Amino acid sequence: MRFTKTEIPGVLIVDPEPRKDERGAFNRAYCPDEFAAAGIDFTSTQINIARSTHLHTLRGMHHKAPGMEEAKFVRCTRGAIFDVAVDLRPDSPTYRRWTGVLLDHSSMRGLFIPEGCSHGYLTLAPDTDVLYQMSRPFNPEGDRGVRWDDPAFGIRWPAAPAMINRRDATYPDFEG
Ligand SMILES: Cc1cn([C@H]2C[C@H](O)[C@@H](COP(=O)(O)OP(=O)(O)O[C@H]3O[C@@H](C)C(=O)[C@@H](O)[C@H]3O)O2)c(=O)[nH]c1=O
Repeated sequence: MRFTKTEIPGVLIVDPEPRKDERGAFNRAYCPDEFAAAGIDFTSTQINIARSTHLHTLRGMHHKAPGMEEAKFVRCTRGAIFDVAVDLRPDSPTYRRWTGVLLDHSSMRGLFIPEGCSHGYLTLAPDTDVLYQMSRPFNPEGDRGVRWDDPAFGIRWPAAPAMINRRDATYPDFEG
């Protein structure tokens, strides 16, 4: 696995290193030893798969309440997404800045998002599957969110959402 830094400290692009032969290719989807060797403190617990039916479905931006933060490792296993992390760590040099990465099933590229960042994505194809590993089991009590179009962040999405749920569309303006 190859780890590449983004402009947000701790948000990393993770590319597979395929071993190709006449049958196709073999890739590691996740390896705790390689994560540890790259200096990433991440142990996977729950693994989720979200299926989005419609083109330009937006999910996010989601994070957890202070003290309940979680890290996640995201991959698109069918279709394509524009995957976004917003830095909500007040002591970070990139506080309130965002980064966006194209993830699709053919590249098998992943994005690692550390604790303290908000995460969301826009699907770029119908019938898109997103598989992500979490550092903590599901606990909805800590759920928090910021709005995809909040001017505090100015995220440049490749398209406006055609499908978004009420919760995600109505988070109040960020105050931080
Ligand atoms: C996230 C999650 C949801 N659920 C349930 C709750 C609800 O009934 C249904 C759908 O949940 P949500 O609407 O929160 O799903 P979704 O909007 O897809 O939530 C996800 O969005 C992306 C952007 C993330 O970063 C994830 O961490 C997660 O917050 O699934 C679980 O049972 N376990 C889980 O781990």
